[in-house]
Amino acid sequence: MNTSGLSPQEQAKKRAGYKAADYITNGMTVGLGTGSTVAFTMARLKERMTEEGLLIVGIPTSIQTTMRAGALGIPLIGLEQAEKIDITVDGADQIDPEMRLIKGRGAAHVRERIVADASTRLIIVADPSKICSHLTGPIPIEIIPFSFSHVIRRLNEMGGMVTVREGVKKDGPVISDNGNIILDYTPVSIPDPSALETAINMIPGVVSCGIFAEFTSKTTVIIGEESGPRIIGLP
Ligand SMILES: O=C(CO)[C@H](O)[C@H](O)COP(=O)(O)O
Repeated sequence: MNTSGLSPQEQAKKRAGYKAADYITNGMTVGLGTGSTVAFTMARLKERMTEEGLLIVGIPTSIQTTMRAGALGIPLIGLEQAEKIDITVDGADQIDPEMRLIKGRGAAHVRERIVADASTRLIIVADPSKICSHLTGPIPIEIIPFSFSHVIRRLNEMGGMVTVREGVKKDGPVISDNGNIILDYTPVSIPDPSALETAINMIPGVVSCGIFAEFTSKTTVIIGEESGPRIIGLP
């Protein structure tokens, strides 16, 4: 891939994204996350398919990733066709020292959580700006449209600030790949990410929030440091 013209942050994403492709071996079923960092992993997988004859199938987590894989010629299968998913590679918006995550800037976290849950291993790729001492939010929350006033009321009762995500190139709310609305919720603080994840996901109408605290035991985080990719968690 041509690196000329990449900003320092894009170069960091590329270092992380490319390194993740080293973990993929012949015959694997690979969960393909969403976003600009995993796009570099997909580009590297395409290079390896061409150079080494690497044979893989991907399971996409969004329409964006489906289209990107199609353009690259990475073969895809549906989740229902996969006996297992060996590794999922995905991005994140915040990563705390225990590898708990906030995801969903791209509104893809519902499918990302399903695919991550179905995977034997999860590799998170990110530039150094995503590392934080503790999760702060905003936490993306996908909700069923019918429920929006109720969920907003419940979140307001929990404290903090909640907004309905609006489209940049579209009037009105962002509609997810699943036909739902996205809220962005910034709590006063997040002392216990697992407890908050459960509390938000329990509100009727919530499909899923963007806190991912349950995958740490199968997670590797790759940070694209300037000195080279830094590996945290599972080797
Ligand atoms: O959760 C996500 C999409 O819903 C992305 O993985 C996350 O926002 C990171 O994206 P990027 O790699 O572009 O920074």
